[in-house]
Amino acid sequence: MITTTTQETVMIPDAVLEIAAAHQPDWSAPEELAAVRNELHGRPPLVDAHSCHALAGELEFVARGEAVVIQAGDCAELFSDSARHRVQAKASQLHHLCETAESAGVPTVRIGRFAGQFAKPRSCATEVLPDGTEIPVYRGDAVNGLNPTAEARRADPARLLTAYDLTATGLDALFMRQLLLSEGGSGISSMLAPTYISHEALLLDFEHALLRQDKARGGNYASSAHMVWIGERTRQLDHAHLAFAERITNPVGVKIGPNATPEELIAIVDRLATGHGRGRLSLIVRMGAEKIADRLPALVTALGTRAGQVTWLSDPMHGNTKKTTAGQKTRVVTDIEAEVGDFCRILREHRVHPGGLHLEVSPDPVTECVDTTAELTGALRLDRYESACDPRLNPDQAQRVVRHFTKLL
Ligand SMILES: O=C[C@H](O)[C@H](O)COP(=O)(O)O
Ligand SMILES: C=C(OP(=O)(O)O)C(=O)O
Ligand SMILES: [Mn+2]
Repeated sequence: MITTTTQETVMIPDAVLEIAAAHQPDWSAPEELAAVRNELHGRPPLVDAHSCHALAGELEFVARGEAVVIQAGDCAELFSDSARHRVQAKASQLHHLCETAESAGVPTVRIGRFAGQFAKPRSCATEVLPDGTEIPVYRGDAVNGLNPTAEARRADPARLLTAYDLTATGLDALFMRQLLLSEGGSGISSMLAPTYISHEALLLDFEHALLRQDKARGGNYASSAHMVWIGERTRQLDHAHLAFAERITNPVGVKIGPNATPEELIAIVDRLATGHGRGRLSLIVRMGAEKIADRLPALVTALGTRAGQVTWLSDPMHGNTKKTTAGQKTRVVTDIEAEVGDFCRILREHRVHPGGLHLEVSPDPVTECVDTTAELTGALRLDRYESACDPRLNPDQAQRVVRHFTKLL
């Protein structure tokens, strides 16, 4: 048990860290990790509980069918891409995506997948270099470095402190952006809508060290972001990530892949949504264009009236990853649109509101995703490929997906 150092901090229930947790780094420096956890534990909260509840309040409108969420940003943020001006560029892109939806008359809730999206679950623990050397895989800048060397790939607990510092920088950047826009007196209320931040709550050492007391509601909240989500690879019912989500008062998301069972989904909704407001839980469906029509209807039916207690978001990225013949990961915009289309249709058929999009996007004109399947043939090389993990939509492609979604509402 870690001792408390300020009035704001809480005792960390070590028992939760002792439940099985998937995709945790092998920090291999326990004393260093303990010191970092202590240091984080004594730092101020990154976000306050009040703004987390404000987001939950906005998400209630979404659950009621009166607004939509646009949650968008990097797959894996790099520390080197997290300076103030870069966070502002990411926020501006999100703003433009929301404007597109709002110009169609749909109020939006804007949630960045940035200012803290620094950790990744991976398919394989190691990667083999062209010379045959096997090194640990990149797990996000909060864990190790992207550079393909054994030294860079060592899981370094000190990176958790940098993740904290850069999240604080990102929040300052968002605050400054808001201030400048309000002083500019644009008079356009949508310009002044708050930008909330979110990330996958993957690294339990980090998230636990940043638990803080929620004085308004009692219990604890995650002070690392306004909203956190639990990934498809860490949402096992008997594992630590869901137990963590259960004990925080923030809005939370859970990714729902094609193999989720009705029993799992019912348990997730019962554990995370029951007893909370309707804005508490977002189910982020990421089944892939080929599987969604086959898998989603049974899940919505099984939930019955519980389906209306939650917010439903479509992540049309993670079920649609393909590889080019040259071995680059990519996604096809028409697949993404097809999944969004089926998502909206299926939910509507069940009288449930399609509550929004969860997208991986870049504010730069990258060429990581392609527009059509036809482009995948031959020796295609995606030349502007800057993502540290998954392929992101460039600004034009992202706009196209949002327009497609809003037309279906
Ligand atoms: O972003 C999601 C996952 O971390 C990512 O898709 C895993 O990628 P990988 O299959 O290359 O490990
Ligand atoms: C890891 C991710 O996705 P999923 O959990 O849906 O695979 C992600 O959102 O980057
Ligand atoms: Mn991703």
